[in-house]
Amino acid sequence: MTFDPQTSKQDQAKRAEIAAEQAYVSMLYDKLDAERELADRKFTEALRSSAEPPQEAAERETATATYSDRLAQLKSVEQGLCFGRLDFAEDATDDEPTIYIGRVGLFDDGDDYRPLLIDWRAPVARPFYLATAASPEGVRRRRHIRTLSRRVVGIDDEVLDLGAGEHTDHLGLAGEAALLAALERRRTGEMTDIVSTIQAEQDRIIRADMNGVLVVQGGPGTGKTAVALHRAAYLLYTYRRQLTTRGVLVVGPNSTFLRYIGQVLPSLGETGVLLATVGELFPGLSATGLDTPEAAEIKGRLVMTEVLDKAVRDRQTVPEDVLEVPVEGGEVLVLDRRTCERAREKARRTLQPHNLARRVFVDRLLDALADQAVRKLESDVLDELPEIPLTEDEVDSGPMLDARDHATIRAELAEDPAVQAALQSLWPKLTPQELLSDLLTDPERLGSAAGDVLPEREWRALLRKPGSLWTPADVPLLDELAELLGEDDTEARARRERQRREERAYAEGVLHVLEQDDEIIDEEVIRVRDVLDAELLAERQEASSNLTAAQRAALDRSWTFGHVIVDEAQELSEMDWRLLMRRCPSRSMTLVGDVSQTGSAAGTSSWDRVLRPYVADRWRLRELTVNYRTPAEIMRLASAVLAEIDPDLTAPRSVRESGVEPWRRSSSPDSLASDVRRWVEEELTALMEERGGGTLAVLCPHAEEGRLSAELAETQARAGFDDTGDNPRVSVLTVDRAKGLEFDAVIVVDPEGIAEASPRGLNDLYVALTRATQRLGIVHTAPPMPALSGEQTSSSAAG
Ligand SMILES: Nc1ncnc2c1ncn2[C@@H]1O[C@H](COP(=O)(O)OP(=O)(O)OP(=O)(O)O)[C@@H](O)[C@H]1O
Repeated sequence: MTFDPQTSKQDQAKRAEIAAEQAYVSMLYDKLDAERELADRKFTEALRSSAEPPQEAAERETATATYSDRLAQLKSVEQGLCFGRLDFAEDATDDEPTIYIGRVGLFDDGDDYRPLLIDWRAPVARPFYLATAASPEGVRRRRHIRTLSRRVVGIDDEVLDLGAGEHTDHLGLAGEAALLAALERRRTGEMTDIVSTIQAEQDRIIRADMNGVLVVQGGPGTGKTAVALHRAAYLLYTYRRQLTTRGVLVVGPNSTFLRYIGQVLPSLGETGVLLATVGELFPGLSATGLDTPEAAEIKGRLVMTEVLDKAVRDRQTVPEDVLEVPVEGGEVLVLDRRTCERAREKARRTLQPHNLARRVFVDRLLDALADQAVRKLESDVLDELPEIPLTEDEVDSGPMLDARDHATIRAELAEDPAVQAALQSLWPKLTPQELLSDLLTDPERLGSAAGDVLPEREWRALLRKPGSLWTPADVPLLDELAELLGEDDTEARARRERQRREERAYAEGVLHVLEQDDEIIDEEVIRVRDVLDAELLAERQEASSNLTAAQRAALDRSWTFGHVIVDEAQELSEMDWRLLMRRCPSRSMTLVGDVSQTGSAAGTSSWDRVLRPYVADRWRLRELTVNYRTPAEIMRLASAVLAEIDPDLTAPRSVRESGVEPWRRSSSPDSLASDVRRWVEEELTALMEERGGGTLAVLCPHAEEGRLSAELAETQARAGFDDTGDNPRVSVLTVDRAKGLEFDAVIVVDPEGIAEASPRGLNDLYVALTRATQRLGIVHTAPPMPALSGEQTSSSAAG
C-alpha cells in the first residue's frame, strides 16, 4: 500500500472537523438534558401545586399540559438532534454567519437567547433544503452531520459557489451523499423521517400555504407519504395556535399502513395528530368486516346518498286506512291516513333531519289524538247526563273541558305505551346503525330505496345476513345517515344543562369561600368576583379537560379539523370524500396520491372529478418527480407495466441504481408454494450477505395468500419473526395491504393473476413491482404478459 500524503492530510483535516462538530453537538445534548430537567421539574411542580384558588387550578392544568408536551417533545428528538450546519457567505447575513439545524430549537438563555440550534421548520433553516450552487441563497457551505446516538460519525460538505456546479447532479439533489446513505439504509418495517435530507421539490410542498386544497401527485417512491407527514409537522409548528385547538387529521388506507408511518410524527416531536382510516371515523364503531369488491364499489358511489335519503323517507309511513290505538282505560283512538299524511307533510316541510322533524310529526298526531279523546270524553259524559233543554235566556256554555284539561289529556297520551308504539311505527326514532342494518338485510326495504337508481343485480349485491360485521365502506354511509337522521338531543341537552347548573352551583360555593378569604385579608384589594364569575369558572373547568384536540376529535363524529391530510388519496370513494369534506369545512387540506396506483374499484383516476363537487377548480396541483425508493433496474420493468396502463404516463426517475437486476422464474401451480419458499430463503441469504438482514415481502393474488402464508410460516418462525409481529422479516401480503409500504426485497407471485384479478389489476401490479428498495423477483405461473416478457431481466431457469 502506498502512502499518499495528500489523502492523509485530508483525513486529518476531516478528523479535526468531526472533533470540532462533536464538541458543538455535545454542548447541544448538554443543553437538551438541561431543558429536559427544567421541563420535568416544572411539570412535577405544576402537578404537585395544590389547586386552592380555582383560577390557579385552571392555570395549573394548562401548565401541566404545556410541560408534559414539552417534555415529550424533548424526549423524542434524542436521535439525530442536530443534523445540519449552514455557513453563510460573509456579506450574506447580518446575523450569525453559521447556524446549526436540528429537530428542535435550542437557545442560550445566558446570552440573550442566542439560537444554538434552529428548528428545521423555522424560515431561517430553509436554505438548508433549497440552496443550490446555481442559487445559493447566501449559503457558502452546507454540511450534513451524521450522528449515532450522541456521537458524530461523519460529515458531508457541499460548497455552494458558482464554480461548484458539479456538486449537484442532473436531478438537482441537495446533500447527495447524505441522501444516498439514507436511501441505502436497511428497512426495519417502520417508516423513518427524512428531516435531514428533504429535497427542494419536497420542501416547497411541505411549506406551502395552509389554506385551500393542495394535491400532491407523484409516482411510487417519490416521498409523498414522507412529505405529507413532514407537512403536518411543519403546519403544527407554523400555525400552532390554530391547529392545537382544531387538530390535524392524517388519513391512511389501512391499519398496517398507519402502523408503518406511526413513528414519524413522534420522531419529529409532534404527537397531537389523529391518524385514522376512513373506516375509523365513526366513533364507537369498529369496521372489521369485509365487503366483496363489487359491494364496496357500489357503496362508494355518490348515488348512495339518494338511496339513503329514500330509505329514510320510507321509514316515515302512514297507515293504509286507519291505525287503531288502544289507549289505557279501554278506549280505542284512531289515526286515519289523512291526518297522518298532513302531519308527515308538515314535519317534512321543516327540512330538518328525520329525528328532529319527528317532534313536529308527533306534536301533530298528539294534538289529533287529544282532540279525539276530549271529544269522546265529552260525548260520554253528555250521553250519561239527562238532556235538560236550555231556557230562553240561557246560552250554550261551550265545551265542558277547558285548555288545561286538554293539555293534561295530551300529556297523558304522550306517555301512553300504545300511543308511543303507534308513533314509533309511523315515524320511528332511528340510529344510523339501525337504519343501515335494516336496509342491507331486507330485500324489500333495499329494493324500495335503491330500485329507482340501481339495477336490481347491483342492489342485490349489497344484501347481507343480519348480524354481519360493519365494513369500512359502511362508515361513510353511516356518516351520511347520521346527517340525514340527526340526533334528537333533547335529553342530552337537558343532561348537560343539569350538569352545568351543578358546576355553576359548585363554582358559586368556591367563590363564596374565596370572598370570605378576601375580606379577611384586605378589603381594598380587587375582589375575586371582580375578575372571575361563577359562569366563567364553570366554563374553565369544562374546557380544561386534559384531552388533546386529536383525542377529543376521535370521540366526536361532528368534529371539524383545522387541517386534513389524506395519503393514498386516489383510493377514496366518492362517499369517503363526502365524509372527509364534512370533517373539514374550511377545506384546508393536503391530498397526496398517485392516480396510476389506484387499486380500489371505488377509487379515482382523476383529481378533478373528485374535487370539483367541493371546490370547483380551486385546488392546486404539485408534482413530485424523483423516485427515492425503487432502484433504476426495477423501475425499468415497472415502467413497462405503467406504459400498458397508459402510454402517456411517465414513471418517476430513480435516484439510484442498486446493481442488482430483477429476476424472473416460472413455477407450476402444484409446486408454487415450495418453489416460493425456496426462493424466499435464497433471497434472505442474499439480504444477509449484502446487507446483514432486512425485510422481505411476498406479494400475491388473494387466492394464493393463505397457501403461501402457511408454507412460509416455518421460514418466518425460523427467522425469529412471525407475520403478526410489528416488524416482520418476511410478510405475505396481497397488494392492497402492501400499498404505501416498502421492503428491502420483494417477490411478486403470479403477476398475471394480479393484473387480471380486477379492472384495476394492472395498477395493482405496478404498485407491487415498486415496493422494493433493493431486490425484486417475479414468479410466473402462467405465460408472462408482454410487459414482463421483455429482455431486461436475467431470467433464471425455470424453478
Ligand atoms: N428526501 C428524502 N430523503 C431520504 N429519504 C427519502 C426522501 N424522500 C423520500 N425518501 C424515502 O423514499 C421512500 C419512499 O417514500 P414514500 O413512501 O414517502 O413515497 P411515496 O411517494 O408515498 O410512495 P408510494 O406512492 O409508492 O407509496 C421512503 O423510504 C422515504 O423515506
